[in-house]
Amino acid sequence: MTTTALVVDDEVDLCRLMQITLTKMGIKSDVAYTLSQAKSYWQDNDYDFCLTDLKLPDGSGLELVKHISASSSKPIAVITAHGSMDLAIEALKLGAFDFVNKPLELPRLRQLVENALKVIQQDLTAKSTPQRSPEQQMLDERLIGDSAVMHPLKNTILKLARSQAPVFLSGASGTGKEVVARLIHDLSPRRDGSFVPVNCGAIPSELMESEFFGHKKGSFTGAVADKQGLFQQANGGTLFLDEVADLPLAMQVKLLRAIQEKTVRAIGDTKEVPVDIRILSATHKDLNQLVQTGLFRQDLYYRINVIELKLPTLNARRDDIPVLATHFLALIAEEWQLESKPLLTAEACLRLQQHDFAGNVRELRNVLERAVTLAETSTIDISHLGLSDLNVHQQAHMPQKINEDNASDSIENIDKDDREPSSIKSVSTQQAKANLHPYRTMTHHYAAVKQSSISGTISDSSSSAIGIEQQSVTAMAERAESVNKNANSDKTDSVANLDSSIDGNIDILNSIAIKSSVSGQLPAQGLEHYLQEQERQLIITALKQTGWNKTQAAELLGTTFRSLRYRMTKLEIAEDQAE
Ligand SMILES: Nc1ncnc2c1ncn2[C@@H]1O[C@H](COP(=O)(O)OP(=O)(O)OP(=O)(O)O)[C@@H](O)[C@H]1O
Repeated sequence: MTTTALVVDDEVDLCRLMQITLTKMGIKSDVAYTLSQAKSYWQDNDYDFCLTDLKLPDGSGLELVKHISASSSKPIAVITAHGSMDLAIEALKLGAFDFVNKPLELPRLRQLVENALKVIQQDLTAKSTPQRSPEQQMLDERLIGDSAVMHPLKNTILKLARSQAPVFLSGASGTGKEVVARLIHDLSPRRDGSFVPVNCGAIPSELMESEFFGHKKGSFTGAVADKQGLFQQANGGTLFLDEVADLPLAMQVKLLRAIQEKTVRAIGDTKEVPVDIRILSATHKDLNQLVQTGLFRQDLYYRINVIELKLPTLNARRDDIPVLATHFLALIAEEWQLESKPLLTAEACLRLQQHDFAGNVRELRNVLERAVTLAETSTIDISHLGLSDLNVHQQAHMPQKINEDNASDSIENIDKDDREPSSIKSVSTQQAKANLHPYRTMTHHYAAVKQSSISGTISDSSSSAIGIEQQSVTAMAERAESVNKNANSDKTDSVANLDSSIDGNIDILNSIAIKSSVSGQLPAQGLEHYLQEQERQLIITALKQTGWNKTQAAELLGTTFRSLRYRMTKLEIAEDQAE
């Protein structure tokens, strides 16, 4: 079946050029020169998509965007005069799926049309699929939740995936902003390109420009080879600017320019390179407030926040907790290679629904990981959750009814004895530690490994794997031990001791770096390489300490999960390095 398009512009030559381009791509097209003509052609014909100028003799192309988006889901793209970014943004907000600037650049036009063709193809597949479309299936499998707030959210995600508009994902930490960003990419016409997530808060400011835009060999000390930046890595795909609020102001200017011009210039390069990327961004901070206080540029905010998608907290969708819990328990069973899937008792499920999840879905997963670790069998009861007693206020907000499917699911395979206690008990740390069971087969127990001394681990992971001079390692171990001793005399909590010993080690590493430079012993491969090796070593140490649990390791290192994951990728620390 031939694809058909409506081209709307009052410039005859431009229409001709567009028609030739479309014909070469196998698309039949009609031309309308005015807004009223366009409306009437669209009414009388079944076009697959529309390409319209914004400035028409009898009105604005924005009106056509509104008209078409109100009655159909067919893609409509707009042509804007160079520099009229405000109108392009307005069109995207009204439902245009993309825009192209005048003077028309044919490669860009072809790219836009190709994206439109992918959206059309996706719609055809959806129509020919009797039940749920593949897109809907992917969404339901990866974004768990069926509560009232999730339905409109999922519909919006499906719509946004078709568009090329920049989307800003807001919402508290752990609500699933990255999950949604990945979905928008994987459901979009860009899905064959790369999804490149970048934690803006995790990149040292002096390396930011090189990370984003790349560098040429020799452009600065340490630039030993040409390096491609994140923008180029995301070319043809999606760049996800996570924790975008943490971008330093100087970098915000450079980023804005790259986003607007759709070109980047690597450090040390003389030429600009065009890039075709879609920008998604997220932060748990109040970006609007940061704009008010001058910490975030208004123009960049306006550019990345064309469409805002706010993710609900887990407390706002407690009905989803049973299904999320079932999902995570299945994941844990698979990842930890458990013999049988852990199941929640009905009481435990209810207790989870009453908990105040400040950390949202991520916290739920953590609670379940801990519970599976503590459980003696595959049955997870309230006592394994380690949640504190409910106060009167929380009890008053108990859900009336939990999802019955999940409740019955959760109580299968449970002995009578297991169901008996319905009173809510809190698990003290001591009790939790004593309650260890080898149910969790593939990983070390967190509470147990946390107590081991960091200095020993540093010694055994260092010289062979990391290649640090033995002298430094020994010095580090000795200093770490003394830091530990000092810390032990002040504090009794083992976690606090470990945290401080890690801080201590970071200090030690810094002081070693400073010392060696003061005494003239500079690292052979340069400071950057040296510091990266130290960073790598500390991360591996923390990961070992926690049985390669990234969330716990991030906690130990006093950083965020996201930042740790970013650093692991950057330093090429693979999961399979776990022994
Ligand atoms: N609806 C969901 N369905 C399945 N898993 C989810 C959902 N929401 C969040 N998760 C899981 O919760 C964890 C946190 O999600 P994610 O990293 O996307 O949150 P975030 O909002 O980006 O957090 P932060 O602001 O801290 O970066 C991940 O393990 C993710 O897979």
